[in-house]
Amino acid sequence: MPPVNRRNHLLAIDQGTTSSRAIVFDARGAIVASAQREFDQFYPEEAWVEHDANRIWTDVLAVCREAIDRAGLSAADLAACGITNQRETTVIWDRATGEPIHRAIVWQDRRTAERCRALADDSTEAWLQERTGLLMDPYFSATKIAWLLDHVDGARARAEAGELAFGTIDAWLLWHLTDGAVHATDATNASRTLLFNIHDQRWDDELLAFFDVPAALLPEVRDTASDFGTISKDLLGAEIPIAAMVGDQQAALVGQACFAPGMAKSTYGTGCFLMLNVGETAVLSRHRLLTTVAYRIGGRTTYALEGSIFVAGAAIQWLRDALHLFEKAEQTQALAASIEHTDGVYLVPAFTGLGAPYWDPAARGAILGLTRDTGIEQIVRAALESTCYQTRDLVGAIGDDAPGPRELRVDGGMAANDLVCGFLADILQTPVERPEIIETTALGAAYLAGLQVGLYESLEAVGALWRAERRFEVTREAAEVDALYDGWCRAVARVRCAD
Ligand SMILES: Nc1ncnc2c1ncn2[C@@H]1O[C@H](COP(=O)(O)OP(=O)(O)O)[C@@H](O)[C@H]1O
Ligand SMILES: O=P(O)(O)OC[C@H](O)CO
Repeated sequence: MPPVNRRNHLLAIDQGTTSSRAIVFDARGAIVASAQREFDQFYPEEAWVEHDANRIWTDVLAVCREAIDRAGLSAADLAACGITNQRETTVIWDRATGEPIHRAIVWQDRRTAERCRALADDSTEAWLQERTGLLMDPYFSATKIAWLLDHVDGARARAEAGELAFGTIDAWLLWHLTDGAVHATDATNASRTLLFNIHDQRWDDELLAFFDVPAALLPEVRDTASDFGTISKDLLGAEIPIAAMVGDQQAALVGQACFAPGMAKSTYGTGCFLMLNVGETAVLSRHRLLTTVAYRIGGRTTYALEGSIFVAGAAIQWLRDALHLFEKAEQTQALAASIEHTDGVYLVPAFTGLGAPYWDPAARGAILGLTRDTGIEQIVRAALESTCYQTRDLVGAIGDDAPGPRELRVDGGMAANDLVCGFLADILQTPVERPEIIETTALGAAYLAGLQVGLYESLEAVGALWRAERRFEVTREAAEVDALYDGWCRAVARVRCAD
């Protein structure tokens, strides 16, 4: 056997909403070792969500050390590091001390909903969509930044004087990993702020003025795969080049090797994020889906359309934790497979309203079509199927904006469920592929870092590494699944509040 080239390993930092992880990959994209830490969520008021940015930083450092240790490697063996992160979450810190001025405001936080309503009208929404690809919504960073500047004593004056720095989590980690030497972000993360013009790829002065955000706060925006500096020697024992930063859903698109227009991935965790590569021209949605930067490499930008479902795996958690129908999420597959169909039962998991393409925040969930024969199996199956029906809603909306996918690559915890993947293929009338490496987010960050330092020649070379663990073919006729989907549409109509 040829000797293992120790210098060919890659470190991926995957900083998510509930946990921070580090994974060491070999050059073929196989996992060598990993480490993970969960951290506290803070809910200071109804619909507010905060994170302790310092805790995120110390956890990230700890999991990097653990993962490298478990891999039996030292930092000197790592060719590069890639960072992927929960997007939109907003941190502002003091440039002199590196201390945050407040806890991070998380992407889920709705405290600026009123502010967004006050700023929004039809022409503003159209203007924002045209420049940023996004919608006026508290989800994105701009109104979170303004909130911090207006609610932390003296922050606005200090920001204008250049004393403070803003970053999404990627930039916050980069600052600390480089000992305060680099204040930068990448184009995917910048494209989630509402301050970034996705066409000319720069911070937009008119957007900054509109949201009242001083330019002095902002990081430099670099390519997704580029030189972001090096991890300071003091931290891990040797310098490691930081060669990629990328938002987590975009990282999954890369980890799933969706590099050609028309390729799509869907990540099924608590919620679901579907992303379609649309190529090098931004496509604006007619269904209020998001247009976002998929990646920027060598100065060339690839765009994506993105749609999200608020509740996917969360419906399974609800059946488990609130209704106590089973103990483990994995049991749902056997329960659902023990019957052929739900007998007309539909579960619409609109616990927090309906997202794309309905956009009905006041809608609430329902289980419809109950009879005396309905049991746990029908309800569980209906919950699993609801994720597939919602995906068809999204694919239908996306298909109206751009050519839809010929197959769908899936990942995330719920994609482990064969029944979900099979039903999804039938409902979409499109084959569904599940990859061998399910950690697509971290893998995408590692691939981009490897590309930047020359471990891979091109995206095509990365694409050649992608392998399906299983492909789910379409097994039912369109007419049969259309009838099922019609039933779903009627169920959704019953719970909707908005027209
Ligand atoms: N075999 C399964 N069948 C159905 N749902 C599952 C299965 N395994 C996990 N889940 C669901 O997937 C979610 C966890 O996926 P994960 O990707 O870890 O989510 P997140 O990153 O959002 O925390 C949970 O909501 C869980 O209920
Ligand atoms: O951390 P996750 O996986 O829940 O992803 C969060 C998204 O990036 C929010 O836009």
